Amino acid sequence: MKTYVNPDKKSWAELLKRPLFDVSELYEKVQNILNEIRKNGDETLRFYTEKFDGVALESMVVDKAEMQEAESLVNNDLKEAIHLAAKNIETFHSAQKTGIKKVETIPGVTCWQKAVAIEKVGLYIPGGTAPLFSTVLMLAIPAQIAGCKEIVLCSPPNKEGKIHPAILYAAKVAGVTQIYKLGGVQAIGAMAYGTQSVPKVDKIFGPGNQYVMAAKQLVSMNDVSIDMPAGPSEVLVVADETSNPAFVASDLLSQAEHGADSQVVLVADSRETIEKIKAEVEAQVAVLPRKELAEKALSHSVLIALDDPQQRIALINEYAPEHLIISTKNYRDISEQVINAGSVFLGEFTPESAGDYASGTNHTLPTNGWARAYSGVNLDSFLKKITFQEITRKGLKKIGPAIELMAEAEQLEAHKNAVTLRLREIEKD
Ligand SMILES: NC(=O)c1ccc[n+]([C@@H]2O[C@H](COP(=O)([O-])OP(=O)(O)OC[C@H]3O[C@@H](n4cnc5c(N)ncnc54)[C@H](O)[C@@H]3O)[C@@H](O)[C@H]2O)c1
Ligand SMILES: N[C@H](CO)Cc1c[nH]c[nH+]1
Ligand SMILES: [Zn+2]
Repeated sequence: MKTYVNPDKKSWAELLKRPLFDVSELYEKVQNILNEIRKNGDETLRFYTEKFDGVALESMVVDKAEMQEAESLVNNDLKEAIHLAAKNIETFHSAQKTGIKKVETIPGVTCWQKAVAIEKVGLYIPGGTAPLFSTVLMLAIPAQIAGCKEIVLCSPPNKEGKIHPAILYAAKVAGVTQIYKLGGVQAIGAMAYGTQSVPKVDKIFGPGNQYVMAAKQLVSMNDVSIDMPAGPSEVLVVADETSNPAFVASDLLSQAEHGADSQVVLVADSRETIEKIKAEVEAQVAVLPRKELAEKALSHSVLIALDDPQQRIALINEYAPEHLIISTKNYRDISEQVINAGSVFLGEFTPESAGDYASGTNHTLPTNGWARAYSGVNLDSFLKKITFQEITRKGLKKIGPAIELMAEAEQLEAHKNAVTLRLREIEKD
C-alpha cells in the first residue's frame, strides 16, 4: 500500500490505474473454445469441464434429487439469512417497477411505453475460489420480478461433479428454472449458442474470472446481449479524523479479499488519518483466512491524503469506484456531489458487506471506471421498453405535413407517401 500526500491532480490517473494483467493470448484462447462449442455443443462442454474443472460429468443438468440433497445440506440459520436477504432484495427491486403512462403529444397522437421482460436470461455464478450464492439472489430475484420466463443458471462443478449446496438453495428460493454444472467459457458459450442440453438465452448476466469476462465480451459482439463490462471488485473509502480506523480497515479488506486483482483506495483528510487506518489494516489482514489474496490486492492499492475537501470529491468522481464508502462526519454533503459510482454507502454503520448480501441493493456493479456510464444491475436490466403509438385522423392531419416535409428533405419518398396517401383519404371526409 503506497501513501501519497496531496498528489498533483495531473498524477491522479496514473496513481489510480487499475491493476493490469497480460491478456494478449486470452481472447484468442477463449474464442477458440467458443468456436468449438458452437460447432460441437455438449461434446465440447464435457471435454473442457474435464480439463478445467477436473470432473467427467454424466449429465450437466442439476436434477430434483440434487436440489433436495442441497436443501438438506444447508443449515437452518443460513437458510433464514438467505430468506431475509431475498426479501430485502425483492422489496428494493419491486419498488423499481414503473406503470404505463399514456402521453398525448399533440391532440390525436398518443404514445406510451411498456416494459416487457426479456424471455430467456442466463446467469453465471462464479464457483472457483468462493461459492458466491449471494450473486444468485442478486440476479435471479430481479429476473423473476421482471417476469422472465426462463432463468437459466450455470456454475462450475467441483471435483465430485456437484455445485455448492448454498448456490442451489439460493437458486430455488429465487425462482431459477434450469441449472447446469458448467463453469468459465463453457457456461458462457453454451448459454450464448445453445447446445443439445443447454438452451440459448437472450441476455447473460453475472461476474466471473478473466475467462468468463472475455467470453462474455466475445459472445456479445454478435450472439447475445450482456449485463455490463465488469471486472475485479473494488472499493474507495473516504475517511477523516472522525472515522473509526478499525471499521474503515475492515471495509478495505472486505473487497481486497475477493481476489489478487481487486483494488482498494483510501482517500483521507490527512496523513495521520491514513496512518491509523493502515495500522488497523495490517493487524486485521494478518488473521484473515484469505490473507494471501488480500495482501496481493493491497500491494497495488493506494492511500491518498488530500487537504482540500473539494479535491477529495473530484478524486472520487475521477476514479468512479464500483463501491464508494463515505465514512466521514459530513457524509451527506459529500454524497450529494457524487456523480460517478456504482453504489454508495453512507456513514460509519453502513459497511459495504451490507450491500453485498442483505440490505436490498444489487451487488452486480460496474467496475474499472465504467460507473461513469453504466448503472449496476437493476430491474430494468431484465426488461425491454417497447414503445406504442396510436394516431387518429385528426392527429395525422396535424403532424402529417411536418412528416412529409422531413421525409422529402431526407429524400425518402416512400416514407412521405405513407403519410400523403392517408392525408388524401382524410381530405375526402
Ligand atoms: N459477485 C461479484 O460481482 C463478484 C464477487 C466476487 C468476485 N468476483 C469475481 O469473480 C471471479 C471468480 O473467479 P473464480 O475463478 O473463482 O471462478 P469462476 O467461476 O469465474 O471461474 C471458474 C472457471 O474458470 C475456468 N478456467 C479456469 N482455468 C482456466 C484456464 N486455464 N483456461 C480456461 N478456463 C479456465 C474453468 O472453466 C472454471 O470453471 C473473480 O475474478 C472475482 O474478482 C465477482
Ligand atoms: N463485492 C462483490 C461485488 O464486487 C459481491 C460479493 C459477493 N459476495 C460477497 N461480495
Ligand atoms: Zn464483496
